[in-house]
Amino acid sequence: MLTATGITAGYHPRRPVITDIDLAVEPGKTVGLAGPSGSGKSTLAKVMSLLHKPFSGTVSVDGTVVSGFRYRAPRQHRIRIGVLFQQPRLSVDPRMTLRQVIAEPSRANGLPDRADELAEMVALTGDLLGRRAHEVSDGQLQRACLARALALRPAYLVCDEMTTMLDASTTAALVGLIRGYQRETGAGVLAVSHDFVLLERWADSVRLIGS
Ligand SMILES: Nc1ncnc2c1ncn2[C@@H]1O[C@H](COP(=O)(O)OP(=O)(O)OP(=O)(O)O)[C@@H](O)[C@H]1O
Repeated sequence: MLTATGITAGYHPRRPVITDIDLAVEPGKTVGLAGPSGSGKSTLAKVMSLLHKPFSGTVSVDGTVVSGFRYRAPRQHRIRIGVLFQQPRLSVDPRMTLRQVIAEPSRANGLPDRADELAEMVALTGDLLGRRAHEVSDGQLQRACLARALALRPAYLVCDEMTTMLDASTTAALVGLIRGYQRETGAGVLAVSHDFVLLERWADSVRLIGS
């Protein structure tokens, strides 16, 4: 289970954007996180991805409270959580080919290259793998980012508004791919979106914050 307990977080200690929030993501389940713009959904998602340090509260991964955030997050916890962001172009070096994007986590962790297998999993065909990020569509790049997020077989996947830039059919395809990964591995998913209709269809339960 990926658990947030009593999380108060934000960007200025005197003005937290979320206060005393509890949230748990069970293995195999999808929890939707909804709320108006500015309510702190992304902030909570970043805390639960260990990318942002809360002012107070704890995050636990499979029963162990994590001891640090960002570069202080222990590797064994960090690699259990895959993250997919809203704007793939901001999270990818445009000079990299999609193959390099997908291979990066394995390379950085000294593991065998699974780029072909991962590309197949997200339905990116051969010729696209050789193209650079600036030569593919947002949807194709987001598929590569999904493959990158799944490269180390995370037990949890945090998707922060991952479909905002995409059309309905690409959104449905990505959700289908994530469901397939969940069926195969029993991963838990935290899906952040301001699109309540999408979350009702996608998630097993939806948590509303800030309204
Ligand atoms: N890096 C940052 N530095 C300072 N303030 C920030 C930062 N990131 C977000 N904020 C502020 O924190 C508040 C919550 O932002 P957050 O992105 O978590 O909300 P959200 O619910 O995800 O919003 P949206 O649906 O618009 O993405 C907002 O007022 C935002 O302006």
